Amino acid sequence: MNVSTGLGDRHVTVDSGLDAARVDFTSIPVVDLAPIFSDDDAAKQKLGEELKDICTNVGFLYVKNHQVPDAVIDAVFAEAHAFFALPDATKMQYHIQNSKSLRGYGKLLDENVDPANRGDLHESFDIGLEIAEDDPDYLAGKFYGPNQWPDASHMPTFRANLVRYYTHMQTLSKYLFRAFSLALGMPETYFDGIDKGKAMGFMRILHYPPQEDAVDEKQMGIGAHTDYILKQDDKEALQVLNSKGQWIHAPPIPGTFVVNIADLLSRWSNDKFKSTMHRAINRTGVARYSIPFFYNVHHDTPVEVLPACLAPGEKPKYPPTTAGAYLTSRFEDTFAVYKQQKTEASL
Ligand SMILES: O=C(O)CCC(=O)C(=O)O
Ligand SMILES: [Fe+2]
Repeated sequence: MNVSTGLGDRHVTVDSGLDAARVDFTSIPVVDLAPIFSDDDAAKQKLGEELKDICTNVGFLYVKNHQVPDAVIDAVFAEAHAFFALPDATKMQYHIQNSKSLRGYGKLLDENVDPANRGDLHESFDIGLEIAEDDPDYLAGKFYGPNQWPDASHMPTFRANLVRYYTHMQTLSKYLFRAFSLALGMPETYFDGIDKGKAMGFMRILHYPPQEDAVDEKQMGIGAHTDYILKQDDKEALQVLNSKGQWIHAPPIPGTFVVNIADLLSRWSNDKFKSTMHRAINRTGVARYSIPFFYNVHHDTPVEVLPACLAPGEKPKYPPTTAGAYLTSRFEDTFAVYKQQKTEASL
């Protein structure tokens, strides 16, 4: 099949419909992040080498010893259960249609990450950095904005719990980027401060209703795409495409996050680091929840291939872009609501 991503069309061979190969899932490696939080330079270098190997060959990993307390994660899952159980009319008060930067509630099928599909079978609620209505970057149409928050009368702790998780993810991302810098042969702090305190990153809570009988290849929890740091609940649904074109299960492993290299690192590294295709299909018979976090940098950050990633004489595969231009093009492809808003704004 042909799969479109922000990196262009790719042809992938997928043999058996929606099934993922039952290969040993340890083929998606688990990495111990402890060294990057320590002062042990030798252990950090070793971690960088391990990551280099994984990023080059797999592009997908689990991380453990990430320093995010279980209580922070559990609180967000509890909020997700409560929020998605609200009446549809209440959730629709916070619909992404009300936001210029996709903050808020997305109902089933609002999103379609794989253009070959017919809409994704999940509900979502998205937040980003809290940016004021009169912020010049927001007024200039950059991917910033105020969040929409459910009324405290029905969701009293939602905001505080999501913001706390978001803050932990920003910190974890900073340390992950330190490890990725070492893996790319750059100084450890190369990416420090790249978001200039105004990161476009966002987090979501997702609810996948069970998808059993009427499962077809054009409709699933989330279609094939690339992008993060993901916390799954205990229900298996995530699948990852390996280099042989086989879908491999990525089951939940307690105490870990799933990390995908994502497209910007792939571009920075001239594709030496792989942004790996994945999808989710909930066939467990019960609801599944997950919490993706998409680290991002400042809207205006230039994104061009890092010199350290080019061999002598090697040409960059991608023209320079900015993080903002890249992100908004991805969202226009994925969210009909966003594309419509952008089209109306340019008329
Ligand atoms: O819920 C999952 O397991 C995958 C979510 C995902 O890939 C995404 O939100 O980009
Ligand atoms: Fe994803």
